Amino acid sequence: MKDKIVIATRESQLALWQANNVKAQLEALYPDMLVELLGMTTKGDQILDSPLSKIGGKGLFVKELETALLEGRADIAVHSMKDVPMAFPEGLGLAVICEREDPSDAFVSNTFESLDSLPNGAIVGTSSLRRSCQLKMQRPDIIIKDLRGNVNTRLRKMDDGEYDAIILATAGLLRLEMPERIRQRISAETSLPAGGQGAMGIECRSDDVQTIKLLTPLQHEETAIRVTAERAVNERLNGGCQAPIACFAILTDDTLWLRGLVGSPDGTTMIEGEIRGHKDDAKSLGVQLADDLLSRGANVILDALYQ
Ligand SMILES: NCc1[nH]cc(CCC(=O)O)c1CC(=O)O
Repeated sequence: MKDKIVIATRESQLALWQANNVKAQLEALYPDMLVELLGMTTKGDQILDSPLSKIGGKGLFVKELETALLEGRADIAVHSMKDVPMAFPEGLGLAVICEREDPSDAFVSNTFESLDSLPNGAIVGTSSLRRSCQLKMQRPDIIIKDLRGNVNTRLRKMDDGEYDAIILATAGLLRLEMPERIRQRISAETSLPAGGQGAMGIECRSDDVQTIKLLTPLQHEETAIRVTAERAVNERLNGGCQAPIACFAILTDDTLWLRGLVGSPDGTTMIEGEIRGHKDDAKSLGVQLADDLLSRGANVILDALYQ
């Protein structure tokens, strides 16, 4: 058995929390194994000039974390499933999906209790098209103002008075131990979450059977089924958390209930759909729902965005 696992991680507070959470789970499972973090301040994508990454003679764009995995400087990387693209670089893959935290969006404000109590023309911060199109659908009077940066940066900008309220993922605020920031957990009916929101996934080298085996107990079957269906929607729609796409699955016994929507960024059009089926068909349910949305007009909205 391996005697050490190195976790490559970005150095934002949320990324570090997630890496440390996986570290603690592995240490509890394998008391004799060393688990280390390898922190890196990612400066975006880079071209990896290694034989491993050569596809058709071209260098492959990979994240710095993935370069560390491919070069063997690290064994695993922990991700928010919401941010994980469908395709992985050659040689890497998703090993497990861990138990989901609350997937909802959170209403955060220093002044107001809830979305409903926002006054006319209130300024709400989010850079997510998914969040803004759903908010605008309910409250066309609200002014959406772009808000970027990690969770702490976004909170600081609100505290500085630039926004009446902001929308963040509940899971992130809970992980950063700031539950008091959550004024309202917004229902899925009001703001359908992004595919994978609230779940963590672990990436490693596809041929690293030892590590994959060690990670297996961290897999949470219910979460994995739900997130598989959600990701199939995103894959079919060719979008992720950057697009005005929401998809959210709930599993009851063996039945998966998958809801999805595509909204126009201006909040005037929303194509919504849902599907129910057996959990073993998670992926095909996601594809079917996406096709249904596309056939009813999502294609027009997305084509305008992707062009
Ligand atoms: N896109 C940023 C991001 N990626 C994952 C989370 C939160 C945690 C999660 O969804 O697992 C966040 C912050 C946010 O949306 O407020």
